[in-house]
Amino acid sequence: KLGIEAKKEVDFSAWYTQVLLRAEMMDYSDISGCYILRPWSYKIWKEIQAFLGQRFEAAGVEDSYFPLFISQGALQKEKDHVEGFAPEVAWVTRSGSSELPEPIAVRPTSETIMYPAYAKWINSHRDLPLKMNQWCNVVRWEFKHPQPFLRSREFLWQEGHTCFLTKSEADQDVLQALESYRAVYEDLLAVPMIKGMKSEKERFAGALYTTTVEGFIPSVGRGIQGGTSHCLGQNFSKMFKIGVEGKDGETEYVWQNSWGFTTRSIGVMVMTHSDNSGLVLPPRVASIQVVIVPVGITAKTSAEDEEKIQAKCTELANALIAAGIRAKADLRANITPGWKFNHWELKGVPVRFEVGPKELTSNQTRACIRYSGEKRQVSLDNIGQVAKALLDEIHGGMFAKAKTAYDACIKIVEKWEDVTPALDNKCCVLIPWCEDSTCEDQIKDRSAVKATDDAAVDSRAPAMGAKSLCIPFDQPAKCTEKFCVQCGKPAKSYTLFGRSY
Ligand SMILES: O=C1CCCN[C@@H]1CCCn1cnc2ccccc2c1=O
Repeated sequence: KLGIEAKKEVDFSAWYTQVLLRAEMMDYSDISGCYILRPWSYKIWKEIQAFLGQRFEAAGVEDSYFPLFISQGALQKEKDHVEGFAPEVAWVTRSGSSELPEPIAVRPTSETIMYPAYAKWINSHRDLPLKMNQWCNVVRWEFKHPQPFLRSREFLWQEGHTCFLTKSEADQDVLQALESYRAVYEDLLAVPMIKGMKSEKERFAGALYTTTVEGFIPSVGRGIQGGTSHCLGQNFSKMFKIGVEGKDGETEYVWQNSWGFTTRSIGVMVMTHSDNSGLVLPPRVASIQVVIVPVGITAKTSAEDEEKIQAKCTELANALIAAGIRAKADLRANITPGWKFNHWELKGVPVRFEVGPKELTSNQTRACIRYSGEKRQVSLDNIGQVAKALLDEIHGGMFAKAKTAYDACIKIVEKWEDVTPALDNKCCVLIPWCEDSTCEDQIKDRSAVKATDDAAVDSRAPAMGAKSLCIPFDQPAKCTEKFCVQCGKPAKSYTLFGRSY
């Protein structure tokens, strides 16, 4: 397992898979689009689960587990939202050599499994609010080019499904879930996100409205959806008869939300922070936060000094572990410090401490910071607190670096002729927009013109058209006197458009 040969700025997709494979984040299985999550990435998912799980608990959301399988009848119940997705549904048709009486679907999402049970459990307003979540896998047999974490046929996620008596409670819950998703990205993964509303065309068909956190990958100039939180209105509760007795005997259908966050987030983190030396892990999700490497041991070093250096490394590791830091001393023999440096840089460990003969007396260590390459002399006094502060500083620095890059890619555009040049320059555009679906279709078509010298897009193929990414909650300015950049009708909002995953 060498370093990374592909260059992020030259062959992004080759670079991406090399980083994942050589940092031991994932491996292939014999099913196309299905990947093995190795411990180095599964640890990240566990940190995300702990972070979100703590917030769900605080919000009174209860974890549960529903079956993997859906009957044909149950799935067809909500046919109008499923029909667009039907080609992605995987079906079990036999067990052993005998055909099943009727095919059974593997869950692509769990509304049609959960909501018949909700209808049974919810009868009076005292049964509300009902807030449940499940951590599970789902299967969607996509035909688009699969990519580890970003688009796989099976992925892990959490799906929250909540029920309320009133719309205003549901509206608050939608935003509470969305804020948790923003927090995972920004406070755990150091990845900047923009919160907003999805357009009519991009919204989930079964929803009243869809809110989203949208990321952006400057290296390829494409947006990526980071997580969604839908207000379902009473669409599903009317379909599944989930209601409570009104005061004069009529049924009051509940107001529902559903919100989901997936292992795609790990792919977004890798694309955002990693570089040509390999993975770069945000400190808060790194399996190993500090690695300690003995250095300066040569043929001239006495056996006694070598032992002292190794003992110092172990002592340092233990002091860090005692302070709650995930630290490891790499004392493997017959491996040079240089090889260890490359290995832990490839694995993305945020901090390396070097301990050599000098450190035996200097009471210092040389800290090497992975994301920036900075080297810094650090006193060993109170090293636990010092290291914690350093890890927080690294998180802040990684976030700031990614935020600056994202902001630099957002171009406020008021004239159509500036749209495609911005897209071809690997940017997204924030444009005064009428919010009409027909206009969105035209923007997609008109912006799918030949890429100029955009290395990220195959020059033979036409460039991907721009989709609406979101209508940001934080608007750059008032839009009332503005006109839609594409069709000239009065603009309703500044909307983010871009090529996307
Ligand atoms: O996003 C979320 C968040 C988590 C709960 N589900 C909602 C909506 C899922 C939309 N969806 C997405 N792919 C599908 C694929 C096959 C069948 C149905 C569907 C489907 O309903």
